[in-house]
Formats: sequence, C-alpha cells, structure tokens
Amino acid sequence: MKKVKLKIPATVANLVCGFDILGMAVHDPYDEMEFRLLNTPEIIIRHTDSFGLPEEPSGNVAGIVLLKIQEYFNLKSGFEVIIHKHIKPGSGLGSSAASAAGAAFGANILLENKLSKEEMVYFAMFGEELASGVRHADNIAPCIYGGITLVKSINPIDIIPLNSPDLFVTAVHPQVEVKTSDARQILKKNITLKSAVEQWGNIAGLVAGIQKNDFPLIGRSLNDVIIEPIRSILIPKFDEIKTRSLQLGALGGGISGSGPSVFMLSEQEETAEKIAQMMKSVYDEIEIASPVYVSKINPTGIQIVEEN
Ligand SMILES: Nc1ncnc2c1ncn2[C@@H]1O[C@H](COP(=O)(O)OP(=O)(O)OP(=O)(O)O)[C@@H](O)[C@H]1O
Ligand SMILES: N[C@@H](CCO)C(=O)O
Repeated sequence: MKKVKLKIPATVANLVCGFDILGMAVHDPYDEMEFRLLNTPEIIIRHTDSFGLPEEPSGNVAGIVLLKIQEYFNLKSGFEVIIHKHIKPGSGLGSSAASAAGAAFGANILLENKLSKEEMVYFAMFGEELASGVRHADNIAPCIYGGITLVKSINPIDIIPLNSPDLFVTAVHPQVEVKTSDARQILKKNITLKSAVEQWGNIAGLVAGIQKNDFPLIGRSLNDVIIEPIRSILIPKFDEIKTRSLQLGALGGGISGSGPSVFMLSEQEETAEKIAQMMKSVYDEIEIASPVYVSKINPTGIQIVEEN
C-alpha cells in the first residue's frame, strides 16, 4: 500500500498583533510523520517521542483529522501514522497544528490529491478544536501554504498567502506550561474602540510591511495592545527578553501563538544569534530550561521527504 513521509514545520501564530489571523512557518523545530494507507478502515496512531500524547485516534489531533476525512469520503481504507514529534506540545510553536495539518496533508497524498488546500485547512481545524476547544487556522494555514499567511475568514475558508520576507527568527521556549485553552480563557471578551483602532493600524501596517519587504514598517507594526498585556503575565521575564532583544537590534517580536514561547525577527543572522544567547542566559539565571531556535521564515511549509 502507498506510503509517504513528511516534514512539518513549527509555526508562529498571531505574529503579535494578528490574533487568530496571522501565522508564519519556520524551518526549525519540525515534526516528522510517516503515513501508510491500510486495506481496512482502521486508524492507527503511534508516537516515537516521549511526550505521552494519546494514541487513541479520537484523542490525538492527527487521529481526529483522519477520522473526519474517512467519514466524509466514506472510505473503506484506513491510515497508519507514525509521529516523530520534536515540537513540544503546549509550546506555542504550533505542535498540535503540525500534527493536524500533517494528517490532512498526508491523507491527501494517499488519497491521490482529493483535497484542495482549503479543504485540508477545513479538516485540520478539527484537530485544533480538539487541542484548544476552538477552531482556528493561524498555525495550520502557514503549515499547509508555507511562509506567512493571513486567515481572512474560516467560514467560509479564505486564506491569503503573503510574501515571505528574508528574515531570521529567534524563538525561545521557556519550559513553563501554558495551555492554549487556558491562555484563551483569560482573554477579555470585549475591547474598547480605541484599542481596536490601534490594533487595526498595526495589523494593516504589518501586512503592508510584509508585502513591501519594508522591514522598519514590519518592526513598528509588531505591537499588540490587546492580547500581549494579558498573556505576557504568564511568561517569566517576558518584558526583559523583549526590551533586550530590541536593544540588540531585533525588528520586533512577542509571544509565539498562545505562549510560553517568545519570538523575535531580525534582518541579520548575527543579531538573531546574539538574541538567542541573551535569551538563553536570562532563563539560565532563573534556572528555567529553555531551548532556543535560530531559524528563518520557511516559504514552503510541509515538505514531502519520501513517497512510494
Ligand atoms: N498529535 C498531537 N500533537 C500535539 N498535541 C496533541 C496531539 N494530540 C493531542 N494533543 C493535545 O493538544 C494539546 C497541545 O496543544 P496546544 O494548542 O495547547 O499547544 P501548541 O500546539 O504547542 O500551542 P500553540 O497552538 O499555541 O502553538 C495538548 O493538550 C496535547 O495533549
Ligand atoms: N491564535 C491562537 C494560536 C494558538 O493556538 C491563540 O493565540 O490562542
């Protein structure tokens, strides 16, 4: 039976001001997934990592996506999936989205490209719903389309792939637990018109900056007056990391997804590396283990490693 192996990138959702609508794929870290089409209608999920994630299909984000695809097409065949997870769950680096988007992408290949990209996003969102209680596509879309994406709407699905500026991304993952579902619960349900206007200006500026490769405009638009002031309280040393990154020459940055990871964008690799060292030393000082990744924006998204 047909087999395929995929490499699925981590993603930075929200891009600071674009809560639930903007996201970016990076090169590192990434997950790997191997898929096999089965003659019987079973869904088998196996993990080779030690994160202790559920392997029961209805409890695993990849499994739920495959169950929905199987049900929709009334398939007589099933799927075996082996997940090599390197993106730690609950990191804010799109761990759940990688499994969900990878499942939709892998199934699509085994099913001879039955699905459009919009349909892959549609099915993958069932995985995000399982992980966080809410359907959102800001991590899934950049996985599937690559680069930076704008989720104009999820109903109907309307994804706008944006430009992929040649920028370096430094991301640190302080090992404190922040569940997306909890990080959504603490947000205010209402905002003032003044804040909304400021945020619209930032989002529009950021999208214009991305499309025009205008790095200073990107930098001054990476500003969030609605979500960051609330969520940053959950992230130790957030203000220090941000202030010192800007002093070292970062264009800007903030919370990655719902946190606790924090990311910064830089024009030069040297700046990105200096920021990485600073992030590491800040968390070493308070004895919080914190993997740091220096990477670039990933214009391709999910990649096929092997197909036969
Ligand atoms: N295959 C899977 N990969 C990752 N998480 C999974 C998977 N299956 C189930 N989960 C559950 O999803 C939750 C992790 O999702 P969560 O959205 O909190 O983290 P994240 O994807 O790293 O963050 P973010 O969406 O902010 O980038 C955990 O409760 C985990 O048990
Ligand atoms: N937009 C989502 C991304 C995390 O999954 C959030 O910030 O809650």
